[in-house]
Amino acid sequence: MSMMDEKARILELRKELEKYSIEYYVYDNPSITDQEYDRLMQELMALEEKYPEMYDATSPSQRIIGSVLDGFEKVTHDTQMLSLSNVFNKEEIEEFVQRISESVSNPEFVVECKYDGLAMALLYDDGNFTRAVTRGDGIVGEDVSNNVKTILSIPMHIPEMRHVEVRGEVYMPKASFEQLNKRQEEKGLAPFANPRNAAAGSIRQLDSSICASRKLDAYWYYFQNASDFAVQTQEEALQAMSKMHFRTNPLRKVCTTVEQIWQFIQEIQEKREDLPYEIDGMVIKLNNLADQRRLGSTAKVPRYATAYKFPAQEVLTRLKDIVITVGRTGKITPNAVLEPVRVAGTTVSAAQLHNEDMIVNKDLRIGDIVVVRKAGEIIPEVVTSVPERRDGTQVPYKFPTTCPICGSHLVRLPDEAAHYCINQDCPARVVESMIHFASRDAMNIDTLGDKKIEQLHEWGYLNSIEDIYFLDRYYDELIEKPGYQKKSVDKLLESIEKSKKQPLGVILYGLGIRQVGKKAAMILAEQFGDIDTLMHACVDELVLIHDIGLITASSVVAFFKEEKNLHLIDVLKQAGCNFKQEKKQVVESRFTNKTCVLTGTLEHYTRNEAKAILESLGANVSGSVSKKTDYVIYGTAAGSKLTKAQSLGVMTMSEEEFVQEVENAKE
Ligand SMILES: NC(=O)c1ccc[n+]([C@@H]2O[C@H](COP(=O)([O-])OP(=O)(O)OC[C@H]3O[C@@H](n4cnc5c(N)ncnc54)[C@H](O)[C@@H]3O)[C@@H](O)[C@H]2O)c1
Ligand SMILES: [Zn+2]
Repeated sequence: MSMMDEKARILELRKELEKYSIEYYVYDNPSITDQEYDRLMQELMALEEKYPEMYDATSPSQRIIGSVLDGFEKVTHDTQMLSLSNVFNKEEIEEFVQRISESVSNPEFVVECKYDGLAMALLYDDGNFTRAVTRGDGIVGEDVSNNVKTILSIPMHIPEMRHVEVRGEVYMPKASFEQLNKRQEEKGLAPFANPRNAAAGSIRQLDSSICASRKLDAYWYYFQNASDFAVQTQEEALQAMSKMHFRTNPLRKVCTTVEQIWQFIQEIQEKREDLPYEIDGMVIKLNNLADQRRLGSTAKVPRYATAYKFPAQEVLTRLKDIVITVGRTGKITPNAVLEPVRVAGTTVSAAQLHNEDMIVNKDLRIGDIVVVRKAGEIIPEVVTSVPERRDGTQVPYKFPTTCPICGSHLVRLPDEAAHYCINQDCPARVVESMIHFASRDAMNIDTLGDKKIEQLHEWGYLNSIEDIYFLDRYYDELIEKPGYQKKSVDKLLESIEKSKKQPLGVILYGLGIRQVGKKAAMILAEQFGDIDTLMHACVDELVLIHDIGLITASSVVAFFKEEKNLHLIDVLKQAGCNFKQEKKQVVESRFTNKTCVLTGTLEHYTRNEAKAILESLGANVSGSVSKKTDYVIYGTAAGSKLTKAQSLGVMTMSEEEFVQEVENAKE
């Protein structure tokens, strides 16, 4: 953004935030979430800091926006009722503590819950309740005494004759909120968006019997005229208020270090769901009241306290676009491009959408406001669209019918949700397969990263895996290329050369045979020892191997049937790739090179374990009994296989005997 654009943005943000504030405070009917509001406010504050000449005392960042409605008497507060600055992570808490430490030595803090309700001041004289006043715009509030009196935990008489003003939060307990919305529903009325708005709406009822029916409650956290009493800290103030019968929350802690503060925040955050009231964060306050007064406040917020806002688990943001990527197998993945947003502590700007069905089921349209959350706290996920937030410009997404890279028609197999580009020469697939081949888990050619492969492909040097091993032919050209020099090309070729030594299991994985992951590749390599033997194995032979299933076996066989793959292996061999691996050492035993059949129900091992053990002892495990069978090992309820073995004169062995043999072989 240019300077002019940024300045224009400041004006735009001020207007927007003002509008949202009125919806929120005056009408208790927000049209955006608090997170969205906070995000816009952060943006405004950052821009205002950059352009101090744009200062405006009426900016939403500088003033408390509240409401003073007709129908209630207006009351000017003795001292202004402030808002709080916000922090969103541990680093910002550290900065806050650091700033305080610059003017206060060894500061102590009280960490309290931040209730999601509305701020209220209570006034008492001669031991009697006199009035309750909302925060309003911080300077002038509304006298809502009649409604506040319906909150039963608020004392009408206190054991203190002097003038007392306490401040705190009126909120709607979760249980009251649920009851209220149930009643709304029964009456066919719209439900309240959240307890905060419901509480604020209740306090503003002109008929106090309505407020009474809403069952509000309150916590008191600020002793306004504490200096009239011998109270020196926030913690003492809370205790003094409690003695005067004001409801204070015992869920608080005096802390001296950032670590302690952070740990307490984590502790409460874990309990948050189970608390009977909503909290949207924690408030960190300097404990010493004299120090508080010394630090003072800005027009809007105190300098001695700040509010840590919990990271949202689910947030709203805009779906800017859907882009398609093509994987190594040709699989098409749609990806959401999101307006960057903070979710559970990190900024998210993209999420996988997996396939067409997902887009259709969630009714995602480009331009939509969508709900984003982090699945398992890690992977960002688009939960759903918010159709109410559409403005008519969003149209249903049309899944492409052709590959965005090579243009060939996409195929969707009957039982699969994914689309595939089945063009084996699709540049996207070729590049992805080279990236996989060179990756750390495969051939580990560390100087040949994703970006480099893409670039070398663009320049025409890499069009297939085999090209990697012939890059040296272009040495003279490469050292002249931008970003390359003699030294880096030497290094690149060196690590390519080194990769040739990788054992069979690694290169097998690198070749990207479908269904063959790292583990399966290693098992196959250990079993066969070299690629030629593996290449000639049939499905029946492969499924005998422990941990190799029918799907993997079929995929391996299919891979080695393709002319193109055989050619690739041939060229790689000529280039000097290893393709060998030491076979897994088998323990010599009476089963070595013998064919064994397992039958019946085993008790000591599972069938798979027994099979693996036999294999490790050098046996071939077969599924059927014939004259060639050497041993039939039987458990309980063995049937036809055992009878057949007996009739063929094949050696049989009970499970117990087998266990004994295994023990012997181990020694
Ligand atoms: N969704 C919207 O359209 C919209 C619009 C305007 C404001 N908002 C929300 O309201 C916030 C601004 O409201 P705000 O000015 O009341 O500030 P705030 O809610 O961020 O923090 C200040 C308030 O916290 C309350 N609080 C709760 N527990 C407290 C405790 N233990 N100690 C001290 N204070 C405590 C007090 O009422 C205090 O006034 C925004 O950050 C946003 O989340 C949303
Ligand atoms: Zn393609």
